[in-house]
Amino acid sequence: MDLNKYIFSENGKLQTVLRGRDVLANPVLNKGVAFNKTEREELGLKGLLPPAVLTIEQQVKRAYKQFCSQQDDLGKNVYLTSLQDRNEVLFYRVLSEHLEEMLPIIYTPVVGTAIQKYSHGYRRPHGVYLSIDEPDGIEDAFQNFGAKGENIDLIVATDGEAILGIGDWGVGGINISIGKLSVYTAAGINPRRVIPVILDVGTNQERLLNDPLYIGNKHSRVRGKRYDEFIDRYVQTVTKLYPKTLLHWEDFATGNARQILNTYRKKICTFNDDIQGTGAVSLAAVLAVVKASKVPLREHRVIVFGAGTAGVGIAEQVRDAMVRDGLLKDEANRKFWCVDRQGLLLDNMEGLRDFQKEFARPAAEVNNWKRYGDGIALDQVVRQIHPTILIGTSTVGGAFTEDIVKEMAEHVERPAILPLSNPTRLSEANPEDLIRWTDGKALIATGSPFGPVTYNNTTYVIGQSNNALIFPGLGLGTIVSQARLMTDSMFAAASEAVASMVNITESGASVLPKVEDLRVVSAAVAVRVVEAAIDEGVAEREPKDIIQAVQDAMWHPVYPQIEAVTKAKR
Ligand SMILES: NC(=O)c1ccc[n+]([C@@H]2O[C@H](COP(=O)([O-])OP(=O)(O)OC[C@H]3O[C@@H](n4cnc5c(N)ncnc54)[C@H](O)[C@@H]3O)[C@@H](O)[C@H]2O)c1
Ligand SMILES: O=C(O)C[C@H](O)C(=O)O
Ligand SMILES: [Mg+2]
Repeated sequence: MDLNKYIFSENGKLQTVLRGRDVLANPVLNKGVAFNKTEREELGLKGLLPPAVLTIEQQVKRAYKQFCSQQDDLGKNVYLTSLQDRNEVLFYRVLSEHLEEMLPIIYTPVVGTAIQKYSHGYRRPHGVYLSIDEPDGIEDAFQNFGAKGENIDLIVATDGEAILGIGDWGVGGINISIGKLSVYTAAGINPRRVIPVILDVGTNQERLLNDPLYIGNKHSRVRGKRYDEFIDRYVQTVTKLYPKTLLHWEDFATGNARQILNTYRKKICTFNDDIQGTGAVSLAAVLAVVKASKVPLREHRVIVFGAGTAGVGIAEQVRDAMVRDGLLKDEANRKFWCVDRQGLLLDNMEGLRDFQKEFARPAAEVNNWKRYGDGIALDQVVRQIHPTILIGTSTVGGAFTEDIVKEMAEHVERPAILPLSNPTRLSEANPEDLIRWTDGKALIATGSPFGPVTYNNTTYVIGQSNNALIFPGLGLGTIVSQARLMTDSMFAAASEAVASMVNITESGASVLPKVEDLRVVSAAVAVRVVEAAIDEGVAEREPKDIIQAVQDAMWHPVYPQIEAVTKAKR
């Protein structure tokens, strides 16, 4: 995509100096057989397209049929990716009209499979590939991408080390940056104003290093000073080239995720989706649980199983909400029990990570608890504390067993169970089992999408507690307010906005809005985020009519009129 070759004119038309096959080869300009007679004439397309002119609605029908005729989910992913690379507007139109069905294909869970097969399935590049072996090439790479400074609002970057729960996939990680950006656009972010990035620092996966077809850097992951310098070089370059851009970090391994966030969160407009986006969507689910269970937030007892990036990110935001609900920070910390590989985290354990420490329980408190090995396992913690909320961010599929769930359900009216690990096979439990084991009492939200469950004549809609419900609205609100920083209160506002869109009174209702309502949810989130940014004094732009400003900023998948010009005016 070369943005120097076409520009938006003030009245929303696209103008281009390209002609003929170059137009058809450009996914931003290409409308395929929807180019009308005049455009075909002016853009030099005569004879390059079959004669009939179809409407976008007809193209959507055809594309959907082609999508359905694919053999399997990966085939569907490949089909949609090719469509995205061929005709961007059509791709987003098809996606927006079939969001429930297609989101799991371009995003979680199927994006995970596409990432694993990236080098073998590779067809064409998409985004910006930065190599740690060429740190001097970062600026050139963005220059070659061709976007002008004021034209970029958002960059999603990953180093591919902790993709979903499937680990290190090196250069294939670019597909999570692309997938997240597709979700942003399905929600209303302009796809021409974003860049997906892979920071290729190597991989520690032997399978990739020994694969002759692997197309990433073929060496182990670079760590330490060189890694930090590379990240800093990236940040310095993008903030210089695109001074107003929001930097989104995705799927970094725990240590790097935290360190990067701590280094930059107070300096630039940035956030870590796995820590903060996940925390915010989970808090939204928890706020709905509070309503449904009628147990005040500060009285909940929360187990976090898997105290890594996402798990502790969730604990932090739910804890902060408890503080807003009247508890002191220390009191609120005591409402959490974090269980990791070594069992329940205790304050006398060696090797706790800095961010885990405030949630570690006093060792004295568990002196009389049964231990079956060195540590205190999840089932024992459940037995001892009678949790009201059980969150899974462990990547251990099936970890919430029948025994554990039944034990939990015995002591609380509405056990809230959130198996959040992705993709689907890593979910700590299956909603159908949870409903059966708890006789329909469980309040459930999962990380990957699950269909509704019918049990005893009630249909239970399973909410998807995935940061996808949060980051697009957060991004939109941040862009609309041109926030200098992303503050904690912007995330809290986002959670409250999502929670306010849930009607939990009906039996079987989901604790989160439906993913098909992504656009509506994101607009509502964006409005609250703009308000929070203004209240915090970080907004560079303070629109009078925030609702309208958000609407005006939202992109729609409709073909723009394209004008052939001889020279781009700028
Ligand atoms: N639903 C969402 O929006 C969302 C968001 C972020 C992450 N996630 C999912 O959460 C999972 C974790 O992601 P992360 O980025 O936090 O990874 P992470 O590696 O930072 O955290 C996982 C934690 O689980 C622990 N763990 C592993 N095996 C365990 C075991 N047997 N018992 C107890 N603890 C164990 C690890 O030691 C680690 O601390 C992934 O599957 C990811 O897809 C979901
Ligand atoms: O990507 C997702 O589906 C959510 C989350 O960011 C994850 O890493 O699992
Ligand atoms: Mg992630």
